[in-house]
Amino acid sequence: MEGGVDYLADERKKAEFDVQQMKIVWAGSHHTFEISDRISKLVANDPAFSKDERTMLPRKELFKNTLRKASYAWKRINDLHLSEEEASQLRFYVDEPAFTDLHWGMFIPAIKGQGTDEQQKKWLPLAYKMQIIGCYAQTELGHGSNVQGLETTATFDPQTDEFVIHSPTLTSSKWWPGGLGKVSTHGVVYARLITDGQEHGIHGFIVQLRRLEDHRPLPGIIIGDIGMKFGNGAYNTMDNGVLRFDHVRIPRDQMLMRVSQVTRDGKVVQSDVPRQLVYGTMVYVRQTIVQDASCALSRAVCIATRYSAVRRQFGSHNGGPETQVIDYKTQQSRLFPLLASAYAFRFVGEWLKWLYTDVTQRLQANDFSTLPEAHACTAGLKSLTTSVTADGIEECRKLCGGHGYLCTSGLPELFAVYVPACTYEGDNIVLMLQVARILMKTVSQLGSGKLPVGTMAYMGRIEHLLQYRCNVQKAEDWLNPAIVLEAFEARAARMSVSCAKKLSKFANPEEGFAELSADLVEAVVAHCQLIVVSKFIEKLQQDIPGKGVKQQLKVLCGVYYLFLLHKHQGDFLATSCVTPKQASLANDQLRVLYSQVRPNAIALVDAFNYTDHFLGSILGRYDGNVYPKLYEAAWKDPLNDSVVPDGYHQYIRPLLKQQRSAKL
Ligand SMILES: CCCCCCCCCCCCC/C=C/C(=O)SCCNC(=O)CCNC(=O)[C@H](O)C(C)(C)COP(=O)(O)OP(=O)(O)OC[C@H]1O[C@@H](n2cnc3c(N)ncnc32)[C@H](O)[C@@H]1OP(=O)(O)O
Ligand SMILES: Cc1cc2nc3c(=O)[nH]c(=O)nc-3n(C[C@H](O)[C@H](O)[C@H](O)COP(=O)(O)OP(=O)(O)OC[C@H]3O[C@@H](n4cnc5c(N)ncnc54)[C@H](O)[C@@H]3O)c2cc1C
Repeated sequence: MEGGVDYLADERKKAEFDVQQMKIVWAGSHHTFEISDRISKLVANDPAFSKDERTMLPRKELFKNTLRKASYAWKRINDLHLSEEEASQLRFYVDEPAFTDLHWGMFIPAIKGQGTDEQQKKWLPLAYKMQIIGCYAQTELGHGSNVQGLETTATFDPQTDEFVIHSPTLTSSKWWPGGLGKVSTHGVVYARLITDGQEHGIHGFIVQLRRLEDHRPLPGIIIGDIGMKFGNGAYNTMDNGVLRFDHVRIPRDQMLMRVSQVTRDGKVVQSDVPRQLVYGTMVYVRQTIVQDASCALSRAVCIATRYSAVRRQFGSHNGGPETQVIDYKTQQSRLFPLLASAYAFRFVGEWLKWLYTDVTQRLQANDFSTLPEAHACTAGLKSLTTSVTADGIEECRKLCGGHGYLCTSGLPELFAVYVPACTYEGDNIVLMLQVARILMKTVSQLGSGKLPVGTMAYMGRIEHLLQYRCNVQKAEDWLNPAIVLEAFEARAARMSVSCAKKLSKFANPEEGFAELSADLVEAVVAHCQLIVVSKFIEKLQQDIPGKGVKQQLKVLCGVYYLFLLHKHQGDFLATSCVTPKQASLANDQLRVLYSQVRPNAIALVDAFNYTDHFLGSILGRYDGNVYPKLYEAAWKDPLNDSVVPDGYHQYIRPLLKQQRSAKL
């Protein structure tokens, strides 16, 4: 806390668990807690990282300010000899989208994942020292989702041992890559490989874009920013770019050659790694996006929860204080499921990170068997968590009433920064349809003796799940994790089987898939919700120290799954997984759980350990001192620099004068 009165002190006293221990559970370990706590304070206490005026700056100033911060952050990282983990935490807590996100988050991983050992040895040291700055240039004006539809060409010229990179049409212009517009010196550019007049699909190429001496584009390259994006401040700190190539030549060894190689005489040789590894960087980033979802949602929930405890409306008795809005059951039924979702996404994100690490280790040992599982889980969970988070941030804004609409609440900018997560790294619907294909394939193979594995393993018990009857008889039965898991498994399995049955009636499976795609997406949602619920339940099976910590997590887990059950009652009833009576009992139990969350709500958001700097919200201040700070902030708006606004003499005065003379 920053000193002074703590207006939320009484709320904090109500907590029934050890908040410090919960902070460690949230962080993942003592080690990560220590790093994130130390680095977040380091950033918060450094005025060079202030965010106060970000939403008021014009684009050019905003962007220059981002460059300043990124360069200062890099200096701090080096001066303090920060480890890779600490450096990444520092960039996270600076909390300003910048070219560095793409450099560290996509350019380097693309070279690591798709480059040969030799290529990695050449390029990675330069990138690690930021002697070159890179972006990930895949999407084009005409195609984003359909990667196979990209038009940029990379034609091998055997005479010179080079590739010629070319943008044959307007729609082949690269469009969107972050960091490309004004900063990157290099890009991993995705293009159609052509050798000897033959096409060989999409591959990545390292292309230098700007001269290292004066930052001007290299010959044959047209490059710039694509323009303002949604919201004030927000993602406008990023230079998303446009790029065109006019027969730009690069040496042959700048094609990323882990998946396929082009020989000196122009032959394309496939390695024994699957072609899908060309998409590997996206799998990696989708996994990090699931973790980011819990950060963004927890941040919004922290703001809305603290403010809901400060804000009072109605209900005063005999001149006493009015009711805290957090005590309204409707407020709780909107807020607490989001709080529970933030925790749920944290744990599923932790698990997904483990899965990704495991897959990466297997890939290094040439075991590609778990790649489809990694693709399905990252695609599905990225879609589910980003959709819920984007909607959740907006719900938190509404939960804060009028003040939530002010930029000083932090929520409008958070929403604007966050909402493209539903689109980038794969449009959520497009990715869900990828998972749908895998689900349908799994169902179609059930009779073949091939047992489904990983998160699809429950399908292996299909006979049982199709006959399953839920045996909940009283509300508390819904606290039994085994009962809950079976109900979610049965719902997901039945929805998939129902789609598969309908699909089998189409003579042309592709036509059937297109026709049923909306139903398929619903089946995928059910499958992904099952994964999140099961990973939350698994987390509770671990040894979790600290007074009352596990109990609080049990309550939140219950809120998470019972809220889903309530919201998707239609699915559960239509698939006969629960009866109307059981659905009603679930809702009764949910209300009981809300009342158990209530005294712990403030402590549960304190456990995120966010500094006021990171939250960037007057409504979410740790000390709850909202009104004086809102009042103070209003006067800092540039519009209040003068009492009489610019434009008065030109526009207001003549108007008022005209009305006066009309009256006379
Ligand atoms: C305050 C908080 C702030 C938070 C801030 C967070 C910051 C985080 C940083 C984020 C920065 C954002 C930057 C954004 C970057 C980008 O957006 S980069 C561009 C991303 N583009 C996409 O994601 C494109 C999406 N499209 C695709 O991935 C593919 O085109 C497709 C939809 C998957 C289709 O591909 P296609 O080749 O046509 O294949 P199919 O025929 O459908 O499939 C063939 C087989 O391949 C399997 N498969 C597909 N993808 C993968 C994969 N990635 N990995 C493994 N396997 C894959 C697929 O299942 C098929 O398998 P089989 O059926 O067995 O053959
Ligand atoms: C902020 C931001 C940052 C980005 N950064 C990068 C970057 O660094 N590098 C990069 O290469 N790209 C980047 N992108 C591009 C991003 O990856 C693409 O925009 C994204 O993959 C979606 O593709 P699209 O724009 O082609 O959408 P479209 O596919 O055109 O989507 C339009 C609509 O069509 C629907 N649709 C499309 N295909 C299907 C289908 N088969 N079935 C049903 N519905 C369908 C979608 O659901 C959507 O509703 C960024 C985008 C944004 C917004």
